[in-house]
Amino acid sequence: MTTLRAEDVVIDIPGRAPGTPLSFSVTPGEIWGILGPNGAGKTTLLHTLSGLRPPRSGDVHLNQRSLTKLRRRQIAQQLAMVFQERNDGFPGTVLETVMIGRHPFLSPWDVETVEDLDLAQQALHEVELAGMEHRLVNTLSGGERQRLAIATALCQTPQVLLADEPSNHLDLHHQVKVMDILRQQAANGCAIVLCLHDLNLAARCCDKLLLLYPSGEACWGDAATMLVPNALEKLYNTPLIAAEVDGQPVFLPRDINTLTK
Ligand SMILES: Nc1ncnc2c1ncn2[C@@H]1O[C@H](COP(=O)(O)OP(=O)(O)OP(=O)(O)O)[C@@H](O)[C@H]1O
Repeated sequence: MTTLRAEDVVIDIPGRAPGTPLSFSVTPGEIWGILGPNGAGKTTLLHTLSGLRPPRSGDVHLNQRSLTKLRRRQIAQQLAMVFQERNDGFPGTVLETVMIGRHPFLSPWDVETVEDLDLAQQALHEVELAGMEHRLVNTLSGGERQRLAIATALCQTPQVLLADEPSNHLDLHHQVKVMDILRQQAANGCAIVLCLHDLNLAARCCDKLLLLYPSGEACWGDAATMLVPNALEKLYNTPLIAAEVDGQPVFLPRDINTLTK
């Protein structure tokens, strides 16, 4: 079981004041959501938490060890990342791509074992891509490509899973499916951090939320205490309608209603 800990982290966005230093722990079984408008720094924060980008100041720890003291391979044996953008310049097949999740566990000249293949097929099955193993990645639809990225992260059997807008390109069925998969991962002890634009998914899926403002200010805490309409309206600079459906908070932008009248 691995805990991801940010200690006084200031993300490095050129030209921006430091804002609020971020100190929090994502413990096994927790799902954190990062909310904020375009350009607030959500992706930069996620990349900083994964060690792909150094913080301006502060430190990130996996359990008790600073990411700066770990080799990339050691990090990848514990932490998986689903990127917002992906580069398929030299596209492989679906199976070759999902198998990338096993690379941190293989030596350079090792070939994948039957167990690796089983993990890959299980991950493809979970995201409903079974049967597409031999398709070239550049023939997939946007939603299929997104599900393959999630399957690749699952195939990595991560203790910590970071995902940048995991519901991107997904239809409603697959949004629910992916959120169920993430909840199941959390139930199995994974520590999860998601960047999300969908407040309603955040309300249903996340235990903790971090609100990141373009100024660099931030606040975080239990999801129920962070989903306050006033705070969210300030965050997105947009008036909201808040309601409760089936005991869950639901948010809609108020301006859409104004336009239809
Ligand atoms: N290398 C860079 N040089 C200058 N500015 C950068 C650089 N990288 C990122 N930025 C800026 O940092 C800010 C934060 O970017 P980031 O991608 O983290 O935002 P985000 O909250 O994920 O946005 P979105 O919701 O649009 O995905 C943006 O204004 C971006 O233009």
